[in-house]
Amino acid sequence: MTTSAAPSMLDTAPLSMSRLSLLVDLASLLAREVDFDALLGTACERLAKALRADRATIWLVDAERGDLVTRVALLPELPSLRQPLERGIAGHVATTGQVVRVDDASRDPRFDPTADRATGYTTRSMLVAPIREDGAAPVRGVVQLLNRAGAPFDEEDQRYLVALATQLARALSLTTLRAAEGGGPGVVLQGPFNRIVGRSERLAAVYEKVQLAAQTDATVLLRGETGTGKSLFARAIHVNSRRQTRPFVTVDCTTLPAQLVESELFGHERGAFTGADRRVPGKVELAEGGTLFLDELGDLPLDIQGKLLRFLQDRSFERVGGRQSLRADVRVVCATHCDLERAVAEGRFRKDLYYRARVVEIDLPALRERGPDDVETLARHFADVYATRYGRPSPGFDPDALRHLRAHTWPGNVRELEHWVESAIALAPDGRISAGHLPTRRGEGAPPHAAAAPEGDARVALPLGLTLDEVTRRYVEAMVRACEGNKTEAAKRLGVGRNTLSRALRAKH
Ligand SMILES: Nc1ncnc2c1ncn2[C@@H]1O[C@H](COP(=O)(O)OP(=O)(O)OP(=O)(O)O)[C@@H](O)[C@H]1O
Repeated sequence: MTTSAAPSMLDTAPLSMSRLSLLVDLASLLAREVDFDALLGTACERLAKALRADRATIWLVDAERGDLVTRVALLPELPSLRQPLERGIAGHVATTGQVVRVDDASRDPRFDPTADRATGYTTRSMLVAPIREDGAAPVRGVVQLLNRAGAPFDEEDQRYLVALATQLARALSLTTLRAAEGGGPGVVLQGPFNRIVGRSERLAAVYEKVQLAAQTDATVLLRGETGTGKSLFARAIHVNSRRQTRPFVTVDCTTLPAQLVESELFGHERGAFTGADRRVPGKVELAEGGTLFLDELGDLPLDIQGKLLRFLQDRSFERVGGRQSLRADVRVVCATHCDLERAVAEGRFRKDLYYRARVVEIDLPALRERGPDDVETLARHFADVYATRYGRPSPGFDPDALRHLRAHTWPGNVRELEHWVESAIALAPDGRISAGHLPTRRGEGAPPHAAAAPEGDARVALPLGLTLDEVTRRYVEAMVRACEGNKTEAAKRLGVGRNTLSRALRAKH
């Protein structure tokens, strides 16, 4: 939370001077690329002073969790606050994008007294503005002023705050971009991209496309090997778009049996098939106003491809067993790991759907193409994440561990790296990761923690003469058995996603 108390003495300088100096200050702070928290802190402090408010607070939208969170805790009473997006006047401003000016909060039904109760503070007048670059841009957060000295906030205060909130929104976008490029101070709490790590050139090109695509409703096709972050970027597109406060709904085309895909996507009417005892809405309906993420598009059965094409063309569809043509306002993002051109050439994928899906095409680089520096940055990032999660001290890597990480070729990409680091953190109580905590390369013996692995000493006997698909299938089956049928665990131990695992299990005999 960035909350600031105004100076106790009434500001004697003309209001317009301090207002002007605040804008100038903000501009120069931005130019100097200061720490984002410092920027918000200063903005709050000066804002409170310029508008004679007793308090100023900045809330940011955490689109992934669907709530509002305060940025830096300067308020002495509370460390930080998080609240549902729809609660209170701040929530109202965040969801509607409208400025709210209130003379007496206790008489406004939208006012939520929870924070006042917790702090013993009494809110009277309020002025709350959305942080957004313009009327069409997504709301990034809200800036809230409380208890103006002398009289409630007026029209001029409101105009001024709106102008300032626009500047803050620009600062937020800029800082986000810098953080995404790895050049910034690692900022933007829950903001777009703050969970995406990597500063290689290959990734910078991806960030740029994601940013641009997010500003439109164009259908996006994300391509990349397993574990390269397709789901992560799909979500990044959603949380950076104007649809960010609406649902993000995923349909996994691989894990669904073919006969269920259609009803999963478009829903079904009562009596559509045996067991359909009630009408069930499909994922397109559930995603209304938001984004539908179609994972592993290449696995969509051919007979459903035509229906998806129609939906992409005019957003219309029918429920299974229904005759009524329905519509949904949904943005579609697709992902695939497979070679769609080949699938088209082999008649497994409709050419027209292929062109419809790839209006914007984003290729995610394999981790080995991103270079060892990105590997190291990601490793440090995951080490911090898992050290916090497992209550380990501040983590670090020995030089031999780093060498090992930097030299590996990462067939399972970022997911594989994440699992390696998670496991190393679990095995290193002092947070110090050495090469001994990492899996050894194939042929160099078992990883140090293999003894604790569920499969113990299990072996798979594979006769020569099998196809590679068959070898993979048998190996994966053995791992699933060793994990007592737990496919998520098996996928994790194999360093692949569940999708890849399901595909391997379905490989032809
Ligand atoms: N650049 C990144 N920064 C931080 N984490 C990342 C990055 N890329 C991927 N990850 C993490 O790696 C894991 C795998 O990513 P994700 O599930 O998005 O991959 P995917 O390409 O969709 O995989 P699959 O095709 O197997 O479904 C996730 O935990 C994700 O958060």
